Amino acid sequence: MESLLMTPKLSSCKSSLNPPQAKFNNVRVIGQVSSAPLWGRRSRARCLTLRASVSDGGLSSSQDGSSAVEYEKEEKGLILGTEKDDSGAVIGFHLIPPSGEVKANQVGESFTTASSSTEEAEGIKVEEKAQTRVTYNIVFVTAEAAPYSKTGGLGDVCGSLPIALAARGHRVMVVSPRYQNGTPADDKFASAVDLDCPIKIHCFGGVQDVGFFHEYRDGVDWVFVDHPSYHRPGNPYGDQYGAFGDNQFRFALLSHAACEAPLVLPLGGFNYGEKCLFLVNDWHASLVPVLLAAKYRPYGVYKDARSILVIHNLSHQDGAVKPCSDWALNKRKGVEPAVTYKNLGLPLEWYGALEWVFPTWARTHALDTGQAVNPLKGAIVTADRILTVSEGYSWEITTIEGGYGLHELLSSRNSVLNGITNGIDVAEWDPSSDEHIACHYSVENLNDKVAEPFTLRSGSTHQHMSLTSVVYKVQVQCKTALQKEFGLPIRPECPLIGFIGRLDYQKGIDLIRLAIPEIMEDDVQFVMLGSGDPQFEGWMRATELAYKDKFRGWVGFNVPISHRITAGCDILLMPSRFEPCGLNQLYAMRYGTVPVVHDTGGLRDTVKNFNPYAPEGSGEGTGWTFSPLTKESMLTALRVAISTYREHKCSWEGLMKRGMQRPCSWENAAIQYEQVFEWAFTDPPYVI
Ligand SMILES: Nc1ncnc2c1ncn2[C@@H]1O[C@H](COP(=O)(O)OP(=O)(O)O[C@H]2O[C@H](CO)[C@@H](O)[C@H](O)[C@H]2O)[C@@H](O)[C@H]1O
Repeated sequence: MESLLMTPKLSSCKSSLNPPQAKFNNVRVIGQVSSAPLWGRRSRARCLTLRASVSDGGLSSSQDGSSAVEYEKEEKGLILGTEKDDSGAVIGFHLIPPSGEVKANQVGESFTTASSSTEEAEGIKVEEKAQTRVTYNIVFVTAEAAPYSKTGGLGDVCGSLPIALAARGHRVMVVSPRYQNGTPADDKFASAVDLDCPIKIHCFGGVQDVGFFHEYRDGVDWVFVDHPSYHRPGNPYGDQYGAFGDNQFRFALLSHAACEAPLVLPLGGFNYGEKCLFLVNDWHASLVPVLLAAKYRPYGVYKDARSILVIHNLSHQDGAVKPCSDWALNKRKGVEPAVTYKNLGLPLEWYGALEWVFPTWARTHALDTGQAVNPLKGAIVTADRILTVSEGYSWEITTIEGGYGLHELLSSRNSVLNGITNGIDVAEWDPSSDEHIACHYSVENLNDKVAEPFTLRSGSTHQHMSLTSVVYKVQVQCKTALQKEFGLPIRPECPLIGFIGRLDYQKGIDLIRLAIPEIMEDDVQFVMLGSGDPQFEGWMRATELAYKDKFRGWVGFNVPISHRITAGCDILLMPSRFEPCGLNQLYAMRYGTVPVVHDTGGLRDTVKNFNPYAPEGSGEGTGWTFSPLTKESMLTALRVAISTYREHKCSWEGLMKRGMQRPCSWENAAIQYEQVFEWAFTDPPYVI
């Protein structure tokens, strides 16, 4: 394991294990800094969100749960934090962020507090909007960006967050490959024009000619790296025969090209220049911070640049289910034999930064030394800061269970590791205007319908509505249209459960398979959309035959159908084994579809468990979270959800409404990203 931590220069390089010094110059400590972590990462009650303005150093905070940290700005601009317990008593003072102990940029539910004005509901204070902010030249580097390319959540995020940041005044470029697979999907790149600015990249024992295409849309420079290796049938990572054998080459090329783009591309007449901020996403882009440190900075280039590694899914770099040095398994995860290091276009002395040694038990045979190169590991040791897509996941990856062998390394960088919960594209995912769904509705429609007569069951703490009322009407057209499309009996009153996602280990598909016979005993319908592991695809087809009137499985990747399932179902099931953030539960809540999810990672951070005993019988929460990850526990949660749907209509409507009103725009997240950008530039580059 020691070798994981070895990297050249690290001993001599300046570490940012402490918070940004400039911020601390303005901070006066009053009282004693609490030695215990102020935010128990396991406890949502102690989770807190901190937002800070760049311009004046002012901090504003909001709290979630019983523990609070308050910030006061004194006349001289000094800032201090006090922590209070449930009763409001002060139990400690501390700095934000306290050295190495506390996440200064926590993402909790504090942004989600419902309020009357739209702006407040979005968690953005008017005063904050009025402030002048520092803007940055931002370069996203990613293997996919919707709508141009998408196989999952990475594409969604890199298609939306750049637009949100551009809207906040930043200059934003997204660099991703120009995939051409010979299908109509190629047309998505049709508006991108050839910049006629070819470059030569030295790697893999030769010189590669690479071109750039460009489209300026929604305030963002979408830059597509063009090379023959991106032109082939299949998705960005593979085809029906598995992962492409040259993925290491294809994404090394992307990283090299992305480093050149700000220097050579005259976008809008001016290049981005050296003082830019690279946001590198997952392993595919992970060579970027290493290249900045090893290839550029020794020659005085990019001395003022910074890089932030954004981890969407740590398991994609490793053997995931079965960590082992089986190269066929690891190809699509970026981990390749050590001998390939020489191909990457990096100085030999930087080998240690990428060096990865599989533990003995994970090696395939006695002579296997387990030596490999792992770009994601390289980014973890060289990036200026590290972000994950939810706060819960930022803790999970520092544990042995969630770290996939990188937990010690990630823990060693804990002081620069933060989590920011993803937002969603609220224009694309809007039930009041979604072009893919049968009828349009919104929370306002629901309010109108609430005006209809409803009955209260005497002696009950819950309000119960007549069966002819709200719930069956809302979404009912979407629901019956979905039943029709999938060939299910059209039964508006029957609970309809949905699943959307990759059919693999992460998504807990094996648990659904295990539980289906018992789920099908109930009077429910179940629809699934997904592709991935062929054994699960086959299982979906077989299950459809076994439960003709109750179960439908759509094998494939189909965005319009994913919208229709999201709108038409009553319940969305997500038994993910781990989930860095998860987007489908966010889409579901926005569409009034109630999520039932495993209590993990971003699912835990975003779905609030239903509490029917909330004050005044009003109920609270937006869905159900279950734990542990067992069939029994999942079935229990599902059954409670189903019976609530059937018997407690008013509670159900409350769940729908709270989910639909939950703030989820990217602007919320963008504000928190800006805080991390500020911290990244406050310290010198991590590896000079
Ligand atoms: N068969 C199908 N047809 C149509 N659409 C389909 C589909 N299968 C999946 N999708 C869509 O792909 C996206 C999947 O996003 P997720 O966040 O659930 O998972 P993913 O694991 O890919 O992303 C990783 O990155 C994201 C982004 O950071 C994290 O939220 C997540 O936890 C992490 O695992 C959603 O937009 C979903 O609707």
